[in-house]
Amino acid sequence: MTISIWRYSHLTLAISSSIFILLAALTGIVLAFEPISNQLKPYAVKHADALSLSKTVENLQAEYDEVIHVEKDKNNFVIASVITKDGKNETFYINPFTAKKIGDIIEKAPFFKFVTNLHRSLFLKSTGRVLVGFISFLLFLMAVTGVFLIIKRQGGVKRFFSKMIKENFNQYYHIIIGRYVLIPIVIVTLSGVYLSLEKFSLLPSEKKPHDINEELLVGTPKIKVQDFSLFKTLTLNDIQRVEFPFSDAIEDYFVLKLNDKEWLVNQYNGAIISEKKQNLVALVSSWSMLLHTGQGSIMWSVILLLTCIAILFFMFSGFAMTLNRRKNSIKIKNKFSKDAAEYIILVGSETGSTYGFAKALYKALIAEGKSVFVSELNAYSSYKKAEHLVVFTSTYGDGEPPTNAKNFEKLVGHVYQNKILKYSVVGFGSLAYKGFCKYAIVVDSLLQLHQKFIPNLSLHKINNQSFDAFKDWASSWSKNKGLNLKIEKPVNTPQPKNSKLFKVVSRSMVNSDNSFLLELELAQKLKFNSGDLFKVYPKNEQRERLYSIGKINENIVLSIKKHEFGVCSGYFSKLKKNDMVLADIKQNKDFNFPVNVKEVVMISNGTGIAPFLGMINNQDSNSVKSHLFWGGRTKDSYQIYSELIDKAFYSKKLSGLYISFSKEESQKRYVQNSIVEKSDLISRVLKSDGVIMICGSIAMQNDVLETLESISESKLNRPLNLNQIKTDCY
Ligand SMILES: Cc1cc2nc3c(=O)[nH]c(=O)nc-3n(C[C@H](O)[C@H](O)[C@H](O)COP(=O)(O)O)c2cc1C
Repeated sequence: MTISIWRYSHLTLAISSSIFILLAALTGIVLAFEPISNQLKPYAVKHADALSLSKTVENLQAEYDEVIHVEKDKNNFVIASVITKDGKNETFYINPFTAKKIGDIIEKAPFFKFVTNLHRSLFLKSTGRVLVGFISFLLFLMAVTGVFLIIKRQGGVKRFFSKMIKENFNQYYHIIIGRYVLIPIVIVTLSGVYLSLEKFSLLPSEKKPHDINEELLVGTPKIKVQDFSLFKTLTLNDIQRVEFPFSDAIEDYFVLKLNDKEWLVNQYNGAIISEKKQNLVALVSSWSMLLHTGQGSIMWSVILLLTCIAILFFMFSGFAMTLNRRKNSIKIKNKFSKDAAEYIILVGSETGSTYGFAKALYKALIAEGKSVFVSELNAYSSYKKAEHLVVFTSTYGDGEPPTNAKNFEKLVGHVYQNKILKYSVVGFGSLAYKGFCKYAIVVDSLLQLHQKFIPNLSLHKINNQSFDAFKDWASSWSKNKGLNLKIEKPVNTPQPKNSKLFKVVSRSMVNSDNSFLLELELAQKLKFNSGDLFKVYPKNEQRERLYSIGKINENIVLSIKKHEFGVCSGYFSKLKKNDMVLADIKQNKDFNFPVNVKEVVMISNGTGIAPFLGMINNQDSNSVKSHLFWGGRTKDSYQIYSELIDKAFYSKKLSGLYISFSKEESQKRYVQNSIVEKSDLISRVLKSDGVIMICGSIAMQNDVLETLESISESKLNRPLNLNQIKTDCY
């Protein structure tokens, strides 16, 4: 069964019951405070549960003229109904050790009465109760469908609680919190349904009368009540309520309500004259009441309170995810039919973001006067005039297709194409998953085997919807087609609200690689770490530029490559000492220096070294062993970094430095060549739960990951554990 069936059921249930669930959760939050505030009242007497019934009765009989009943309320406070020495009939809380009154019975506050009515029946009496019971059941079904969604998403029951990858705040916490409040939600909903069914007498009731053993209704031997052996063995913990006999007649007896049964007890000798076990329905209903309301337990009331708050969060995050998905997946209105278009773009997308990229390509091609048709992979068909096919697809699970692509494999084998098409496949995925872009690899190989398709470009993989990586592909693809496409970023990024001023401390010369170092000072106090991102909005542009930060002596160090037409890099390359820059810092916790590890390997090429320049100069030299791999073009490329690296090396903050030059006559090697040479070091770090950080170009990242994978396979006999890899590549 696909993930979307569970998602649609989950969503349909949520939409159909949202208003009622909102009301139930809000009123539930208020009602959770009632048992909490009751429990905090000073009527609980320490160790009262351990007091014997005989002692309690003795104390009561000494204090009052007559005792009518004693009981424990839902908060476990002891209540006595008595005739006092001055002849008044009163009911109040007592201290069972002295039998003295300690307070008046708590009356339900009118506000709580109002909210309880709203929660139970929405002021609609019986109709409302049926409705609330039904909604409770829907919420239970939502919890069940949610469980299946998590299982599907996590890739199996066994991985239900395993670590999740944080791709999006709402999605991440919807699942994380969902896993924790699942059990309370199931309890609250099922108990709610049960209480509703009970109210409508829909449950079997078994009201059996007592079967009194007449032979035991005798007045001898006459024993004092406090000496009844039964009363001596029972404590207040065992008792819910004791009704005292009305008169001295032998037919009047004590009625003892225990937690699971009721006893009638001879008032003269303490013999049990009848026993009635509590039936299952009554037992379940008393538990349902306790579990649904939280009465008697502050801890459970707090859990119920948190559960109601979590339900509100689920509503918010669930709808936010749905809106986002819908926004992303707004289908493209094709100007051309499938048989009239020269370019066909087929999309495989689960949550819609890949459509954004398809739209960008569609718009750029239309602007160039091309005929284009966009559709989903499931709608693969024959295309009369098509010359070019582009497939954009995401991956889910272990190489599984997104929902709208699951029929493609079958269709591609059956549908006849009358012309040969040149194709290119772009995979959208995340390096955080084991099978990076695995479904795109499947599609690419299906097309390779097909007689009617010839490849244009090799498969291109894009991590975390990187627009820059997409632009790289689009530029190679359009060059290949002889086009000059202007690709716009799918979603506009808003202008920054919280821009801050940064002062230029120094800027290095631009080296032969067109790279330079920029050091900035903060004009105001701001907490940040190496690996966080420096966020700049170039003038007249909506799209932000992000640079990885190195933090050295509280200053920001950026390593920037000047591009020929780069607005931002051009601006930075002209900055002088004391110039001011307007920008912001974006936290990037996933790429901060790891804590609680013994060894860290940092791998970078080109300007990707910036965060590592900060990390090697900041971290405590004794606690973590750091090794730096860096790849550049020539020796000259290295000069701008050498001072900061030497400083770290000589102060023993850096344990190993491995540099490779790809364009130097004496050694033409890439960073991955040095990694292979140091495979013992890499395998040791992997084995000892160390962390490998990668920063630089996507191409370098892909090659490095392949190298690390083969080291892990050959030296440790296991696949590379991606939880040990942190990346920040562009
Ligand atoms: C539950 C889940 C599973 C994923 N599994 C993979 C995977 O196995 N391999 C991969 O490369 N990406 C995986 N991804 C990442 C998505 O493919 C990636 O975020 C993609 O850009 C989403 O595109 P879409 O919004 O068009 O579906 C997964 C994402 C999620 C939420």
